[in-house]
Formats: sequence, C-alpha cells, structure tokens
Amino acid sequence: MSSVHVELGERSYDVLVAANLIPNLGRHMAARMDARRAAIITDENVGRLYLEPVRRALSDAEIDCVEIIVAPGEASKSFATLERVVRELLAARLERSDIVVALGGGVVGDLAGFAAAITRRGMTLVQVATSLLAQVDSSVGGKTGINTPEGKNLVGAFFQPRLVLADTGVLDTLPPREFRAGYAEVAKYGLIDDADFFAWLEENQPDVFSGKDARGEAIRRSVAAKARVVAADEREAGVRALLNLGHTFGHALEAACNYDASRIIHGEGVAIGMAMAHRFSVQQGFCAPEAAERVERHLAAAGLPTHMNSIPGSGFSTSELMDHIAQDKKVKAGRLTFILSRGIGQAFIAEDIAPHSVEAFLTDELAAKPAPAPQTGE
Ligand SMILES: NC(=O)c1ccc[n+]([C@@H]2O[C@H](COP(=O)([O-])OP(=O)(O)OC[C@H]3O[C@@H](n4cnc5c(N)ncnc54)[C@H](O)[C@@H]3O)[C@@H](O)[C@H]2O)c1
Ligand SMILES: O=C(O)C(=O)C[C@@H](O)[C@H](O)[C@H](O)COP(=O)(O)O
Ligand SMILES: [Zn+2]
Repeated sequence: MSSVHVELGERSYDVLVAANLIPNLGRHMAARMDARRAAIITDENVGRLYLEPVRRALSDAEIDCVEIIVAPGEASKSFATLERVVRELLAARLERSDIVVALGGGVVGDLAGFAAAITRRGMTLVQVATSLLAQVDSSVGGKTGINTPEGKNLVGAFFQPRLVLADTGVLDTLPPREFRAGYAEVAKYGLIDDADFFAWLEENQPDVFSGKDARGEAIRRSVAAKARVVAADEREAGVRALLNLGHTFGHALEAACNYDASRIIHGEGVAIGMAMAHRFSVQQGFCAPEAAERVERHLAAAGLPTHMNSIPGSGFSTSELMDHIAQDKKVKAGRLTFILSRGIGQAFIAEDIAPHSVEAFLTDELAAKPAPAPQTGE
C-alpha cells in the first residue's frame, strides 16, 4: 500500500492508494479518528456494488452506520439533493464528531463533502474514492460544493477530509467512458508542470487503461502532484489555480450543456478545455503549435474529445459561452483569468485576459469544421 501525506498542519491527512483497501476501511478510520457512528453517502450505481463491503468493513471496526443514497450524475450536485442529505444526517441524529463517508466518484465526494462541511458546522469527513477522477483529483484537497444554473461549483466550501482511500481494485467496474474522463485529470498534472510525467503517459497510456502496474503508478504520481499543490496553497490564493487548467472552457461547456451526461461529463469538458487552452496559448503567442498538437494527439489517443464541435448537439454561441466564463471563480475585479501554457509542463496563470481575444478565439473554434466524434463506448 502506498500512502501520500497531504501536509496542512492540523488539517493534514493521508491518501491511501492500493487494491483491496475497502475491507480495511474501518480499521484505517479507527486508527485516525474517534469512530463510533458514520453515515455512508453514495449513489445508486456505486451503492449497488460497494455499499455492502463498506458496511461490513465498518461493522468489523464496531462503527454503526446509516446510509444515504442519491441518484448518480451531476444533477445530484444541487441544492435539492444537498438539503435532502443534510436533513437525513440530522434525522439520523448524527453528531458533529460522527463521520460522513463519501463513497463514490467526484459527484458524491463534492456533495457529501459539502454536506459534512455545513452540517452541525462541520462533521468528520472520509473520502472513499471509486472513480479514477475521484482517486486522482476530487477526493484530495478539500474543494466541496454543488452546481447552480449560473454555473459549476459556484456554491461550496473548502473542507478537508480526515482520510482518503483510493481502492484501485474498484476501477475494474468503472464504465470505460468514465475511466477516460478521469484520465483527462491525470494528463493535466503532466501538462501543468511535469513534462517527464506527460512523456511517461505518452509511453504508458495503453497500460494505464488496461490496468497493468502503470495504472497504480499513474494514480500515485497524480495524487502526489495534487497533494503538493494543495499543501502549498490550500485555498487557491495563487498556485492552486493551475489545477484549473482546462476548466474555464470546460466548465462553461458543461453549464452550456446543462450538465447533461449524454453530451458531456466533467473529464471530457476538461479534455476539450485543455486542448482549447493550448490552442488559445498558441494564438496569443505564448506556445509553439507543436506543443498544442502534441496535447491533442495524446488526449485523442486516450479516446477523449478535444474540440467543442464534437460534443453531441453542439451549436453553442460565443455569447452564451462568454456568459458562463464571466461566472468563473477566478474572475477578479471583473477581469478574466485563464490557465495558459508556454509548452508541455509549462502552465501559467494569465491574469487580465482581454474578453475580446477570448471571444475571437471562441468564434474561430465554433466556425472550425466539426471534429470527428470522440469514442463513445459506455
Ligand atoms: N472537488 C474537486 O477537487 C474536484 C476535482 C475534479 C472534479 N470534481 C467534480 O467531480 C465530478 C465528476 O466526478 P466523476 O468523474 O467521478 O463522476 P461521478 O461521480 O458522476 O462518477 C461517474 C459515474 O461512475 C459511477 N461510478 C463511480 N465509481 C464507480 C465504480 N467503481 N464502479 C462502477 N461505477 C462507478 C458513478 O455512479 C457515476 O455514474 C464533477 O462534478 C466535478 O466537478 C471535483
Ligand atoms: O482542486 C482544485 O483546485 C481543482 O481545481 C481541481 C479541478 O479538477 C476540479 O474540477 C475543481 O472542482 C474545480 O474547481 P473550481 O474551483 O474551478 O470549481
Ligand atoms: Zn476537474
């Protein structure tokens, strides 16, 4: 088992990464916190597969538990589902020191994490990440929240978990499309500041997908990268914004698609957004075209989309995308901030990007001939 430490002073915690960790969940919890009662929050898909083993693991450690099950998908990151979850935590008389176990992908992690942050002004949170995306990104770092019609993750809190478990064995049941989407966030770490990792991914991507040792290594390196950035800048006052590479465009596309999973899911938005951020960097004179082409080639080889025109039913307008971009949380004094790139592994924070240059770029991209549809296998 490997363990990555997230160093945040009194809010420090470990991220455990290995196959077959779930049977020992209760023991790992009991070793780190006063664990008497817990609420397992999960979605219907993950619950069907892993609720029973998690329940057994908690019972082995003499932790009583209740369960709260939500519908799978982005729509559960809503005020309505949040209210339901919080009310169920209260109805079950869970106390502030009791534990919320977020069992699932990023949707469950963000929703349950936010419920834990606000219920009784902060319960204890354990993330049991079951999607690739959750294992390499969303379960680590304490961003929690929900979406609103105005945009993605616009209501939330920074609230760190006390323990994160990434049981890599559960990825065997993850649908391929979800695995590909999670891979976009893995590639992101290479593109931000680790050209060697990106080159390693170019070499090893087939093995990461087929579940060989390279998969575990990709997950560990990703978690270590995220832990380093979060430890340096917990509340995104500076360098943490780099983790948003691809997200300004990606979130706008998710919102413009009304979070409809038949059109786009988060990791696909990030893939398109990262490819766009590199093309925009070329247009702005920061980046060589060869680097942007290399990014597109790698994402496409992983079966990910790289152009918004390949989103089913695309037909976006520049103005609707600009409206969503204006809601981005990196906007400061009304000015747009983008994460751009000078080359592979050389992302940087570009403040005060002129809106007209973004508009012109979006208009060009929308006029481009539709890209081939991405791989859509379930
Ligand atoms: N908080 C953060 O730092 C952070 C980081 C990245 C993304 N996010 C958020 O995470 C969300 C996306 O997360 P996601 O990609 O995990 O999506 P998700 O939570 O919707 O999970 C993807 C799908 O896979 C299913 N699933 C999950 N694990 C499974 C398993 N082991 N076996 C079978 N099915 C499984 C789920 O039921 C769901 O249908 C977005 O809302 C995004 O905004 C947050
Ligand atoms: O942890 C971070 O910081 C990230 O930006 C990670 C992103 O992958 C993630 O999608 C995050 O939820 C986006 O944050 P937001 O602040 O742009 O909503
Ligand atoms: Zn993301």
